[in-house]
Amino acid sequence: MVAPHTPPPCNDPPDVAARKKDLRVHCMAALRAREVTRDQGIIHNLERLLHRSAGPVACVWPLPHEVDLRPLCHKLAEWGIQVALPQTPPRGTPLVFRQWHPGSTMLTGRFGTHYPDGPVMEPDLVLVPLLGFDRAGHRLGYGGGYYDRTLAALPHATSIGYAPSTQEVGHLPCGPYDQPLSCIVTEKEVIRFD
Ligand SMILES: Nc1nc2c(c(=O)[nH]1)N(C=O)[C@@H](CNc1ccc(C(=O)N[C@@H](CCC(=O)O)C(=O)O)cc1)CN2
Ligand SMILES: Nc1ncnc2c1ncn2[C@@H]1O[C@H](COP(=O)(O)OP(=O)(O)OP(=O)(O)O)[C@@H](O)[C@H]1O
Repeated sequence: MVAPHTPPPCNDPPDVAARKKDLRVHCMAALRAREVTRDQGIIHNLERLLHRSAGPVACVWPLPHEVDLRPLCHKLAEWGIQVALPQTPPRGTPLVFRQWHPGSTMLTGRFGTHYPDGPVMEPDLVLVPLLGFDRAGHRLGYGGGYYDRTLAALPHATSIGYAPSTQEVGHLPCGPYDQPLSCIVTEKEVIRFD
C-alpha cells in the first residue's frame, strides 16, 4: 500500500528549498523526455566500476520513469556480489537496506517503491539515484532527504550517483545536510570527486 503523502520536514534555508523545488520540476520533465535506450550506457559504466567490489552493494529498484538497474542487480548477483535494496521508512529517517537475491519476494513500500523480504544489512557501497546533478557533485532527489540521511549514517560507504546525462544542471543549491558523492556516472562519463 502507498503511504499517504505528508510534506517532508524542511531543514534547508527557504531560498535553497525554493530553488530545489523549481529544479525538480525541470529535472522530472527532462527525465521523462530522455531517450530510454541510452540508459544501457549507465549500466555498462556501473558494471565497469563495480565488477571488483568486495562488500555488499546497495542497488535501486526503479520507480516509473527512472533508470532501470534491475539488470545490474542480476549481474552483481551472478558475480557473487551481495546486493541490498532500500526499504523506505517514515519521512525523517534513513533508508533501511535489505538483502536481495534473484529469487527474492518483492514487497510494496512507501511512494510506490519496492523492497525485498530479506534480512537487514549494511552496504559498503551505495548507488544513489539522481533526479539532477551538477559538475560540483551536488545532487537532487525527490525531496525526501532519504539518501542524505542514509549517507550521513554510513560515513565509510562509497556513494555513487547515477543519472542520464540529460539530468545535469549548471548549478544546484546546497543545503547544510546535503551529502557529497564519491562519483557520478552517466551514459557518457564517470565524474570523480575523491
Ligand atoms: N527507485 C527509487 N527508490 C528509492 C528512491 C528513489 O529515488 N528511487 N528514494 C530516494 O530517496 C527513496 C524513496 N524516496 C522517495 C521520496 C519521495 C517520493 C515522493 O515524494 N514522490 C512523490 C512523487 C514525485 C514526483 O513524481 O514528482 C509522491 O509520491 O507524491 C518518492 C520517493 C528510496 N527508494
Ligand atoms: N541528516 C539530516 N538531518 C536533518 N534534515 C535533513 C537531513 N538530510 C536532509 N535533510 C532535510 O531534508 C529535506 C529534503 O532534503 P533534499 O531536498 O536534499 O532531498 P533530496 O536529496 O532531493 O531527496 P532524497 O535524498 O530522498 O533523494 C531538506 O529540507 C533537508 O535539509
